[in-house]
Amino acid sequence: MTGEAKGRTQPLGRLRLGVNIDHVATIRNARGGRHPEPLRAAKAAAAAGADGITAHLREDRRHITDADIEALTETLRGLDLPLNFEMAATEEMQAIALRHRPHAVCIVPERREERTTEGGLEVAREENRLAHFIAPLREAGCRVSIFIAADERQIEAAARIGAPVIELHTGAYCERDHDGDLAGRDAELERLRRCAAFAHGLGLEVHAGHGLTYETAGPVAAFPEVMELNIGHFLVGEAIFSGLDSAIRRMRDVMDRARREAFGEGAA
Ligand SMILES: CC(=O)[C@@H](O)[C@H](O)COP(=O)(O)O
Ligand SMILES: NCC(=O)COP(=O)(O)O
Repeated sequence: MTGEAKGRTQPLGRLRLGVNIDHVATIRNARGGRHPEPLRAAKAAAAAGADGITAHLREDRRHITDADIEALTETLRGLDLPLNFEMAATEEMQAIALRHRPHAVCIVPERREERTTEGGLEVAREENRLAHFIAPLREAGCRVSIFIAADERQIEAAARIGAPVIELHTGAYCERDHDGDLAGRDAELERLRRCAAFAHGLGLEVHAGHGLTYETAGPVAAFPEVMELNIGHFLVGEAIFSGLDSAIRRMRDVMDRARREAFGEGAA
């Protein structure tokens, strides 16, 4: 489907790649040592062309730790590389974010028993609390995004609480691709496409992420409204075989090729 078919002839701008380094920390923590170091991965990602670094400080610190956030905050500013700090909507995380004042914060749901981020934030269920929660983060100059499922009701709620950005959870789309459920995959992709356009129509900046691979990132990159993809687990896995630099550069090429095919040579 070309940009014309979506009602837009051109994408909104250059599509950014945020590299999530959570699972570099997963490998490090497996032995309780200091190798591999997430900060080193962030620097390598920057050298490979990443537009930003994403790190999720979970309440249980299963991967990224407070010390990682400390080191990333200090170093990335010097590299002029934005840090997208993913966090749950808790007082503890709000205090940490206000202390570090990262370029961006992304509010994500968390359950200690989950293996990975399973769903999107239920914004519609707690609008008043979340509106008050994000206000000081925005006043501190952080770009606030809300990690939500592709659901118009959640998108409208995110706009109502004053979030300027949403990040669409691409996990359901990616899982169906992984499972070979191509009809289900295509239905989830259409849902994502519809929600990206809907969110843009409400004035929200649109990001997407979770589970994206070389195969699944391209169709999402072709959505004209999407401005940023956050990708981590797959890139860290691929780095085992081809190296982190190569994996990031290949993902960047996948994204740029998808944009060129959708919108013409000048679109990447
Ligand atoms: C919010 C999101 O989709 C990712 O940042 C994800 O949280 C990666 O970390 P986990 O694999 O621990 O969920
Ligand atoms: N918010 C999504 C993200 O940061 C990366 O998710 P994943 O690629 O590690 O699944």
